[in-house]
Amino acid sequence: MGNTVDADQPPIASRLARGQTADMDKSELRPIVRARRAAVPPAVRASRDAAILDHLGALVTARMVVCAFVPDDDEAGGPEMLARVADCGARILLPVSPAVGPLGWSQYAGPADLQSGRFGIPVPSAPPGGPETIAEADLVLVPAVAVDRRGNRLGRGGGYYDRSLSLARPDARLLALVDSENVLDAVPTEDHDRPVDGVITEDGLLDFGTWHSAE
Ligand SMILES: Nc1nc2c(c(=O)[nH]1)N(C=O)[C@@H](CNc1ccc(C(=O)N[C@@H](CCC(=O)O)C(=O)O)cc1)CN2
Ligand SMILES: Nc1ncnc2c1ncn2[C@@H]1O[C@H](COP(=O)(O)OP(=O)(O)OP(=O)(O)O)[C@@H](O)[C@H]1O
Repeated sequence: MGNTVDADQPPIASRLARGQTADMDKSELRPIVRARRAAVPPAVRASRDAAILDHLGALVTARMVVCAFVPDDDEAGGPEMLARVADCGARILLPVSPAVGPLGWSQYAGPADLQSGRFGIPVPSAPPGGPETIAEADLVLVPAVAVDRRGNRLGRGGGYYDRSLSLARPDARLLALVDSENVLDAVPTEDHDRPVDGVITEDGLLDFGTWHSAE
């Protein structure tokens, strides 16, 4: 029941602190982790984002097609993320959310070309390619609220990436971006979740060893 307090369960915040998060509902965990990120002072956030972008920049090459996203204030990576990936010379695809189902993808053509899309998320002006466009990607940067040490990810709750990542090539590298404090021991999973191959935090790349390039 929504408002019933279960005497056997410690409060959510202390379960989070103790890593007892595997059996929590995603909808229970999501707002707590998001509030924690929102409480980080802007200057600290900016320095974490700068470190994350340095680690990301070291991985991206001009030959890559990168599925990226436009981070908002709540999300690791920060406002310079697309510029950094573009500076590496990669071709960038951005997600376009339909009402339901997998994401469409449009090519990024610079900040001036972005317009407000569903949920107020910026999208390129060109009409998106279909969900299968994600198969062009060598690297998929996946937004996440939290990730666990097996690569399970907690997103914003639209189920968009869950439905989209199954269409990525098997040799595409899937990397989430989160602050290190949001790498948890466990996040709740469902059968349809495709784990990421690694996570970039301000401390560097945490690689789960699951990615195998086609070369
Ligand atoms: N920057 C960014 N772009 C992205 C995503 C993302 O997570 N980050 N997406 C990743 O999929 C897609 C958009 N997904 C979204 C999913 C849910 C909500 C949303 O408004 N959720 C409600 C809470 C829903 C719930 O808790 O049940 C909210 O935030 O109030 C917004 C966008 C595509 N683009
Ligand atoms: N492939 C799928 N097939 C059917 N239902 C799905 C699929 N993926 C997700 N869902 C459903 O969509 C809803 C949201 O999923 P979930 O909470 O995992 O989203 P999320 O991964 O946090 O969000 P996002 O991927 O948008 O960042 C859930 O009810 C989930 O069961």
